[in-house]
Amino acid sequence: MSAARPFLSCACFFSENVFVGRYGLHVRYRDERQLRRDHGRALRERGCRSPRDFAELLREVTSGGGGGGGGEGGGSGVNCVSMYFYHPRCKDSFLAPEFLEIVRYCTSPDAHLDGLLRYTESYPEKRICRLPVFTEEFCQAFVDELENFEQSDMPKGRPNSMNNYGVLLNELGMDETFITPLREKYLRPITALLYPDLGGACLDSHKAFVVKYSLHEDLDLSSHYDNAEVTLNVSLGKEFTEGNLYFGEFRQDPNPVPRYLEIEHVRTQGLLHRGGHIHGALPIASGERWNLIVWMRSSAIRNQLCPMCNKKPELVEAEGFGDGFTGTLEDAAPETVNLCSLW
Ligand SMILES: O=C(O)CCC(=O)C(=O)O
Ligand SMILES: [Fe+2]
Repeated sequence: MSAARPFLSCACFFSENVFVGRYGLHVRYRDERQLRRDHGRALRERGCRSPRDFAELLREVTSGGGGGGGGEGGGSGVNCVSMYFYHPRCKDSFLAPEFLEIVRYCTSPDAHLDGLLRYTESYPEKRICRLPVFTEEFCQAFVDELENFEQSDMPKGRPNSMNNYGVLLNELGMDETFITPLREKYLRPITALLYPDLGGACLDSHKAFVVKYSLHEDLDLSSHYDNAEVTLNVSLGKEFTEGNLYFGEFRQDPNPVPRYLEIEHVRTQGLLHRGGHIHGALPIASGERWNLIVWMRSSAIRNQLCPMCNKKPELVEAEGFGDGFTGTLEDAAPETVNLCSLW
């Protein structure tokens, strides 16, 4: 990330797509009247009936931290997983050899989509792709480290507005050492072929976190779309049963064909999908499920239209990568991008 080109957020973060955990519902909030008018019925059906229920709801909605964003914290330093990235002998060793083979193919001069799809398991009608990403040893080391962090008394933010348990990786200082190189050097050649229409060749920022599900914590995740152009979701283990990921329709599809698809998580493997694809996670039945989620953003795409409010972004200052917008605060500069997609 260059200091000369700070990343920004869209003001809609505070008013659009605010997730109300207790009723499992995303709402838009301008003022109380609009909230009652637009969501009164859905809220009543979910049990928000008394004036006290409504007052508590209002408190939740106006307390900030809405949207798909979630708070971004500061870095807190040293971690052993970084050893994997710094140590000259360990270069690339955290990545599955099959993943490196795919990256090699995608960076070759004649690479094309069909060639890439031959290396991966894909669901072409949904434009979802499964691929091996990490080694077993790395997944184990990563989860161990996250557990150490979880048990420490270091300050922690929630991974996003929907998941209550997990870790924001920038809080561990892992953006620079781990996720940025992973996105720029390894993932971008792949996403350039898979999602050219979504800025797959110019994913220039991200929000990365690990989500955790267990029987006494979050069991599942409601249906939603991500604040991302492209999402990578890698299963890190540990041991669990059930907890499949499911997909419905694509948010921006003008003629949506509601075809439900359920996909199993396999430790060390990742799923690449469009951020705007509506999805959720089914409850686990036993064990603990940890997944690395990387919401990858293309400023060239989102500067034109904020994916959360579907309007030209109203830019506001932000920390770190913000929500991946760039430009001046008065105006989000439009950029051009190759909009042709082959699947
Ligand atoms: O738990 C999962 O596999 C999905 C998580 C997810 O969709 C998200 O955090 O955006
Ligand atoms: Fe998601």
